[in-house]
Amino acid sequence: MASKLKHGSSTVRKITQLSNDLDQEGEDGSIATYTVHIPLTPDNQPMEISLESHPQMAGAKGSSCAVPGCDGRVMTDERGLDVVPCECDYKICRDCYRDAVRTGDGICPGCKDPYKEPEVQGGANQQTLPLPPGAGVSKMERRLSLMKSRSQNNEFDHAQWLFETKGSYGYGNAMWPKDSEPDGSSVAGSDWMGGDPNVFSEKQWKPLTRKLSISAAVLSPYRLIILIRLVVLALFLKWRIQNPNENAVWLWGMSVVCEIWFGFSWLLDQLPKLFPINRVADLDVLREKFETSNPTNPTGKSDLPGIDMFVSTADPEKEPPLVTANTILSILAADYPVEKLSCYVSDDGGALLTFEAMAEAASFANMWVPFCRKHDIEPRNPESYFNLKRDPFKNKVRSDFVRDRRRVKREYDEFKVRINSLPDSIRRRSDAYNAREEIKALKKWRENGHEEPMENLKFPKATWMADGTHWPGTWTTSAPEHSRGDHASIIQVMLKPPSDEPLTGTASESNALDLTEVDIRLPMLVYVSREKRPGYDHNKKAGAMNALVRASAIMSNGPFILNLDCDHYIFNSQALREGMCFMMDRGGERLCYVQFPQRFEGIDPNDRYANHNTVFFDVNMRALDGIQGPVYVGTGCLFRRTALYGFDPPLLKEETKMTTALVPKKFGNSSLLVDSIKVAEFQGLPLADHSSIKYGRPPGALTLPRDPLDAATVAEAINVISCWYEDKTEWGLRIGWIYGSVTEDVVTGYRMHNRGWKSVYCFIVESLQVTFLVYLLGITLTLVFLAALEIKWSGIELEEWWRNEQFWLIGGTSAHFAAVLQGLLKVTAGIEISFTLTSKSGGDDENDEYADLYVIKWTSLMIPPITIMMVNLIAIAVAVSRTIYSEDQQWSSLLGGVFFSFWVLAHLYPFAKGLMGRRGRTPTIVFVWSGLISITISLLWVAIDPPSGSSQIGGSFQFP
Ligand SMILES: O=c1ccn([C@@H]2O[C@H](COP(=O)(O)OP(=O)(O)O[C@H]3O[C@H](CO)[C@@H](O)[C@H](O)[C@H]3O)[C@@H](O)[C@H]2O)c(=O)[nH]1
Ligand SMILES: [Mn+2]
Repeated sequence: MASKLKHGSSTVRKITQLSNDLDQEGEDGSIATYTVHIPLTPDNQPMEISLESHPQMAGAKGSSCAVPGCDGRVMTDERGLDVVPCECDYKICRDCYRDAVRTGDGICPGCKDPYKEPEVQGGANQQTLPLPPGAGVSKMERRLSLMKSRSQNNEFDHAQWLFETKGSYGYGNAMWPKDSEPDGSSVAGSDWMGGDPNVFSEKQWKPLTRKLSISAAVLSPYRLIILIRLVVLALFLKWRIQNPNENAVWLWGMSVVCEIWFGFSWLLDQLPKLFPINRVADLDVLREKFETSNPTNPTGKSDLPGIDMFVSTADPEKEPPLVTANTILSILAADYPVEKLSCYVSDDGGALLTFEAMAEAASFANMWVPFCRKHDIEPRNPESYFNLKRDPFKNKVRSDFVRDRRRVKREYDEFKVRINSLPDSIRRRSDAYNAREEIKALKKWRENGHEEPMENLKFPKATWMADGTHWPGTWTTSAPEHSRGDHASIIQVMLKPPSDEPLTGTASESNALDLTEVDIRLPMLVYVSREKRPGYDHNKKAGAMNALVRASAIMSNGPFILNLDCDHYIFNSQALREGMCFMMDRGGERLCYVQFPQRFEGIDPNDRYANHNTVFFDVNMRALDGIQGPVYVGTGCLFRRTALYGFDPPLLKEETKMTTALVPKKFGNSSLLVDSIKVAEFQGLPLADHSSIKYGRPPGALTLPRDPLDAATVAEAINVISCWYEDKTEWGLRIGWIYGSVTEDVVTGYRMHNRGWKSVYCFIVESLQVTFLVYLLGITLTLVFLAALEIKWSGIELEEWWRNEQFWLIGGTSAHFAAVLQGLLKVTAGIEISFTLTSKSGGDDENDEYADLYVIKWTSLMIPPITIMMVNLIAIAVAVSRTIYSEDQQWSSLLGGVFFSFWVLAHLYPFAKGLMGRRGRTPTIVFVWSGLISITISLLWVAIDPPSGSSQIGGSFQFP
């Protein structure tokens, strides 16, 4: 969406900033005692990424602390090896060690001798730490699954695959039991309702959502004023056209064109605003209907449908893994039945760095998620939570909150250090392995009787995983089959599917939080990197999303899908439930998606560049909601799976039936995928708890546990993310995210609307605040009325409104204009527009958090607004001097012209200020260039219109 500026980079900016702060708080010793940095040497075989023990993780359990009364885990290095800080071999956990160093004057609780200086950073030190024989050394079973494309290797060898991965995917819930799987007829029909048809019909039907209409007292005058403005605009245009300026016809022609353009774009902007609407979701009713025991669901087990969460990331350089990890954590901690939630990360970079960062996130989630559940933490993105400016202890009642928070904060800081050290540790590990390989090969060479050095043999600079195998994805130094555009499919289940029943923690877990009353299960977490090969178009984000749609259909088949860019996170843990209220409400079966609003962090508080986009998200989107529904903005959107599959809404069922015969051809050759479609459709229907509901499913149908996730299922998921899978199918054409557009989001949503689906904007009304304003601007009184009314029904602030108007003009003359040109180019001449990934990593400017937002990047898009500014400035100067020297001094007409020029300039003010730079880093080019233009225009002006009569061009760019 063109209207979303910069939010990505800014969010991250904040995070980078804070991780720098960390370095300064070392005095409390928390950083000094990290034990994760011990470098790897060829002799010390690395084992695995250190993972905390959790029933859903296959991490090796470490030995426990010998301090009486403590059963924490012994400190480990990054390979999972125990680290024992004293020569007496006394096993101690990190916390007790820290206590001993800090409060026990550095005396070992075992031998009572002082500890030696802990040089955990040094490589040599490793040898002096006695390692208990065999402790934690067992290789973690590797659950990495990879497969080469069929197009490369003729047939997929299942046994080979299982061998390679030693694949055990444990227990799980990929497929729903056959008996809850209706056949085609029962989905559309209602035979299952026959069993118990009237159980609910007696009851008063309770809606899950309500519409709050905006009072007619506000809306009617608003509409009236739009009408008046429209009439005035028409009259003005008529006058403009009928009164050409004979002296400067080209200028007159230009202003006619511009005014018509602005008038038209204003009209387009107003039309959807005629029917604004607010909605509220009732979470209590949702709980009552789906999670309270009743005759059809005696245990009260959650009857909500599953949700598959997608996160896309493409480049760990531009999109720091810490940001992605935070997004993942906010998803894992969301308030939704754990066994119904699955999280898929798409890594288009195929980077080991992202992979290991996700493993770290999975590990940290063991503590973070139960902590959030225990203390009702909001937001559930740790970086944002720990940076909240408000009092963290407000409304917290549990006595152990302070202790728990401190503990989790420390753990999070360590987590950040681990994430930040990953690039380095991967590099050192790989160097060591590569050196070892080289030595081995040389040795062999010599043994084979060669004396001369082997010059012809080249060693690939491989990237190595922690368990001593080649990383199947992209290598740091790219090699054939290991580069960004050429690597195998990878699927890794980082967190196995959780058990069906709640699992509470213990008081004495190593992570020290008392979790006796807390469900410690975590949603399934899957790392996915789709196969890439030269010669295949990967279709960027849309392609990545479609790969996830297929893989998730096979692995968990959630009837709903929520996608997030890696730099967006769930701000309100109840959001998924709110979205579900809309989907499960009466008529919800016709909704293709629920779009959530975006809030932006890390943009400067004055919002000089209108980055908050409040007007777009809070006004336009809500207004569209009153028509067919808001547009899909690319992220933060809860989809119905079948709408993504290109089906029509249920009311147009006949057509759908007709087309299902062709399904395999459209969806590709995976029969598991094709079979999953019907299941997803059925499970996505609202509850038929009232006889008036035509398309619904019986209550209690989704309370059964799911089948385990087995190796064959995962193998099939790998099959469907290969790059040839979409050949001769309708993926990207009619199915899934649509290909071929830079703004795949708008197209994807629009296609659904076209089929008759509706969408909903999930806007939380409590956050609305109505502002009254006193705002006078002379002759543009109608405009003010209009603005006031708009502000009133939307609840935004005057300031935001004004920013939006400013950026409407700036955007209209630069980006929007260029977009129209580019679109025309593509349609008429077939010239493609390139897509560049927005960088999300911040600059290194420590003094100014927002500095990188104001670094001026020269683009040709700046030419039109600069021209307009210069023209208006010059026009004012010229007009004033002419009026002074002319015979018929038309002061009133001058005033009008100057006023309009100022009005335009006021709109361009933030742009001009941006050009100036914040610290005088003014690009000289702007000035040289604009100087030249000014001179040319002045000369032209005098040539065309010699001094006599009045002049007025300011109005040319006025906004209607
Ligand atoms: O080959 C690619 C390219 C991008 N992405 C991901 O797509 C997302 C969006 O890319 P970004 O560079 O951040 O684009 P923006 O301009 O910031 O994104 C806005 O505009 C896009 C296109 O309209 C929408 O898809 C996004 O949701 C919306 O936030 C990010 O998560 C990327 O990791 C991929 O997965 N694969
Ligand atoms: Mn983005």
